[in-house]
Order: sequence, then C-alpha cells, then structure tokens
Amino acid sequence: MKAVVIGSTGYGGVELIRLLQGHPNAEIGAMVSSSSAGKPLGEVYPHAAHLTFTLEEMDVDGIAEAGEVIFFATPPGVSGKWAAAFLERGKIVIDLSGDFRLGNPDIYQQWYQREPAPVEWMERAVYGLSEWYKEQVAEATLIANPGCYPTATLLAVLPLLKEGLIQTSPLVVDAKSGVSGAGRGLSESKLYCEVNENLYPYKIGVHQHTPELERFAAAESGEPVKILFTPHLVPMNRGILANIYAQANPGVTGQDVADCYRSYYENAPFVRLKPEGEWPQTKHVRGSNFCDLGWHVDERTGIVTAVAAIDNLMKGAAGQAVQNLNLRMGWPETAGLEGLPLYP
Ligand SMILES: NC(=O)C1=CN([C@@H]2O[C@H](COP(=O)(O)OP(=O)(O)OC[C@H]3O[C@@H](n4cnc5c(N)ncnc54)[C@H](OP(=O)(O)O)[C@@H]3O)[C@@H](O)[C@H]2O)C=CC1
Ligand SMILES: CC(=O)N[C@@H](CCC(=O)OP(=O)(O)O)C(=O)O
Repeated sequence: MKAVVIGSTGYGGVELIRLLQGHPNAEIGAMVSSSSAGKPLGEVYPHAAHLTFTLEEMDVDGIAEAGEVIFFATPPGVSGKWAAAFLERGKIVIDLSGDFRLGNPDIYQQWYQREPAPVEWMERAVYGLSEWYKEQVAEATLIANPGCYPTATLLAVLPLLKEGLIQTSPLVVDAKSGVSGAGRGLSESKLYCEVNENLYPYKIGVHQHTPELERFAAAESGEPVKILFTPHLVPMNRGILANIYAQANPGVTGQDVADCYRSYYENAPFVRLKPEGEWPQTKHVRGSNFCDLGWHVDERTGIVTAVAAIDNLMKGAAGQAVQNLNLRMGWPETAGLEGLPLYP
C-alpha cells in the first residue's frame, strides 16, 4: 500500500517518513513539498540523504495516482482546502492538522481564525484518538488526527469522566511541550536564546486545543465540560507532559482510579500505566508511540491529579497517524511502531 506525505519538509512530515520507511505493510508513494519541490529530500534533511526521493509539487492528480492514503502534515488551512479533492477521488485522508477535528465551522473559525473546511467533510471526519474510536477509524475515509496536547489529556481524563469519578468542571490542564511542537517554521520565539534556559506559558485562555478538549470530554462524560488549559514551552526537542487536576466525586479512592484505568487500557498496546508512586517522564516515551499515565487521589484536598507523557511528534502526531492507518487497513495496531523509546 502506497502513502503520500504532504508537508514532508515539516517535523510531523519527516517523522511520518521515518515511520513509513520502516513499516512492514506500507511504502512511500510520494513526498510533497510546496516550497522545495524538485529538491532531493536529503537536501532539506541530510539525515535522510540515503533515501532517493525527490520532493514533488502539490499536484492533485499526480498525488492521487501516487498513493491510496494521503497524509496531510501541513499547517491549519491547507487540508481544509485540499482534502476534498482526494476524498472525491476515493482516497483515504489522514490529517495531522486541526482542520477537521471540531465538527463545527463556527467554532473552528473562532479558535483558528481561518476559513473552515467544507462543513460536510468536517461532519464526516472521524476523530482519530485511536484507543477511543477504533471502530470508527476502521471505517473512516477522513481521519482527523488529534492534537498533541489533546492526545495526552484525553487519554488521561476520558476514563475518569466516562465513569463519573471526577467532576466535569472545572478541569484544569497544565501542560508542557518541547519546541518541535511548534513546527519547523522560522520564528523569533523559537530561537535558541529565547527558548534555552527558559520556561513560559503561552496562549492561556485562547489555545486552539481548548474546543477540541471540551468537545471530546463532553462527548464521553455526557455533559458540558469546561477546561482551563495552560500550555508551556520547555527547552527540549520532543515531549509533552500534561498534568490534569479535577475534583474527585465523593468517596472516590486511588484504587477506584487505578481500576478504572486498568479496565480501559488493559488491551491498549500504547498506553502504559505507572505503578503507584511512580510518575511518567517525557524521556520514557521519547521517539515512541507510548502514552505513560500516572495518577494520585489526594485525600486532603479531594483532588485527582492525572499525569500523561507522550512524544508530541509520535503519539501526538505521526505515530498516532500510523496507528490510525493500521486500524483503517486492518493491520496489527502496532505495525511499524514497535521500536523502544530512545534512551537516554
Ligand atoms: N509538531 C507537532 O508536535 C504537532 C503538529 N501537529 C500539526 O501537524 C501539522 C504539521 O505540523 P509540523 O510538522 O509541526 O509543522 P511544520 O511547520 O514543521 O511543517 C509544516 C509543513 O507544511 C508545509 N506547508 C506549509 N504551507 C503549506 C501550504 N500552503 N501548502 C502545502 N504545504 C504547506 C511546509 O512544507 P513545504 O513548505 O515543504 O510544503 C511545512 O514543512 C500542523 O497542522 C500541526 O499543527 C499536530 C500534532 C503535533
Ligand atoms: C509548542 C507549540 O507551539 N505547540 C503547538 C501545537 C500545535 C498543534 O499541534 O496545532 P494543531 O493541533 O492545532 O494543528 C501550539 O501550541 O500551538
């Protein structure tokens, strides 16, 4: 099965290329770049110099001919404009951007401040949080791969919300991301001297992942959920650590939370539950598709703290996109994703 990567010169795109290169069932049909078409991939990414691919231009017919599955690893606004052309040609589209996650053009416009994708495709898209929407992903033609912060956060909170172990509002998400989460594009805020030896929050109250978090938290809890989300940038390349704080419902114990997580994730190959008293670390998941989860129910305050660690480029983007490809094609869920995390 051949796959095309649009946006192959970005961090999400080149991570997809790495995974597809090592995948037992898939191969790369074409790598597309709007800015570097005609150049060998190795000119943009010397670490991939041995791959003899030339980057191709954004030509719908050519791309549709080159693969059955089209990955968009492009900034918001690109797949919203182009995905329909591939869907109409019978292709499967897996979109790493936020263009199809929200199911509602008005909400998209409000949070992304961009022209939304066609509403009929927005409504038909399946949200690719693999552990939660497996059956839907297996049938989908358009898969909206989740955002990096929502992947970590939702994996941690959905079991607790669904089983009524925590109150729905307020739910506080305090999360930290490595700099690759912001993509490869040049910007002053990502310069070495700006990010190194520094730690700072950004987009408090206005981050575009807020409606995505609230949409799927509400869908699983059965009632509206309000989320207070504070992302931070930390001086590392990869990784997200999300701490989630919520009021436990009366009588809920640490054992209840442990049993709840075990019942949801005992057969989930990429979710690893930490033993009591141990906590997830970004280093333990780096370069892998794992999400590590830890938790604590504080008897003094009645607050549940859930902690999730993922690699933003893997479970938060390209890794989960390949997991969704596997589910969609009926291949083993872990195909091409079996590698150990990179350590140290
Ligand atoms: N980085 C991360 O951790 C995560 C990213 N995402 C999402 O995945 C998507 C890709 O992110 P990321 O790889 O980090 O971003 P990058 O900025 O690193 O790469 C995006 C790529 O898209 C291509 N591109 C830009 N504009 C256009 C255009 N108008 N038409 C076609 N292609 C275009 C560019 O390649 P070229 O100029 O060669 O075409 C660029 O390399 C984004 O939507 C992002 O929000 C989601 C989860 C996590
Ligand atoms: C560190 C950092 O800047 N991260 C990015 C994540 C971007 C992203 O994944 O955006 P979409 O999922 O909406 O496409 C951010 O916070 O905006």
